[in-house]
Amino acid sequence: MVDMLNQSKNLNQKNMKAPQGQKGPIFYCEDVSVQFDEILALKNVQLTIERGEIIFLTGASGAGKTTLLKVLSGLQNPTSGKVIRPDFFSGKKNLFISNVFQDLRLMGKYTCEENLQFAYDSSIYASKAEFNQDMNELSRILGIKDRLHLKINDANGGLKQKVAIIRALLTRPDVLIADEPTSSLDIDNTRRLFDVLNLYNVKRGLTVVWATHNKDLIKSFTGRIIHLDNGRLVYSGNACFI
Ligand SMILES: Nc1ncnc2c1ncn2[C@@H]1O[C@H](COP(=O)(O)OP(=O)(O)OP(=O)(O)O)[C@@H](O)[C@H]1O
Repeated sequence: MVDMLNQSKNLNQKNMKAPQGQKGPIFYCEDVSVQFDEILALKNVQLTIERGEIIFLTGASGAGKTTLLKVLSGLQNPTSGKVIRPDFFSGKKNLFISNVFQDLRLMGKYTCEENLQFAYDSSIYASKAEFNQDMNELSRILGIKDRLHLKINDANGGLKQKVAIIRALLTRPDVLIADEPTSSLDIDNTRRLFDVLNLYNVKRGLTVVWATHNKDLIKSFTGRIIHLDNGRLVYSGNACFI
């Protein structure tokens, strides 16, 4: 995993591809609107996301980022329009989406390691040893191995965010949907985390949709940015044009 991480750091996002045989759209949003009482949180959003893409979702506070992430995850129904996830209907394999929302949904009375262990699924891993290897490797790469014994209630915001992301990756999802997952991390830690997501993108074809306000991260990103303004999707394209 470490060698792959080093390789992935040097990869240009434009050249990243999902593994062969795993291409094609993973989400279509057709004219999606979401209304909360008098607030129109999303307005006629048209969007296609391809399998294996890494996308940053940007926009001011209240622009509709969380609402769009929830719509993609199936946690929020559109008021009008529809979201199509072709893999749900392929009959071959269900699409597995893992979410990291701002509240992180960790269990405070349990340690960081215990929270990670809850991600173990014997139908995904050949053995518990293989799961533990992944858990230890991710914890080491993200610099939290010596703090795994801490209770979540005693952990700082950065540690909690790392645990939440590692837990999401340990479920080996097809798609990671993350809402401001690095708001408590400095730029070095944020880049390290981004390197790990690149690794999973290259290694497992992970699709990532990541809402962020982090301008430093966006500056060095050459993949696709989706920008929302007041519920409207106003830009979808290369970061350098925004
Ligand atoms: N459950 C809800 N009930 C009522 N209004 C809501 C609800 N969820 C979101 N909104 C409103 O919809 C709009 C978009 O909210 P959303 O949380 O999607 O924005 P955001 O871009 O994620 O903001 P932030 O960056 O602050 O998290 C806001 O005006 C918000 O107040």
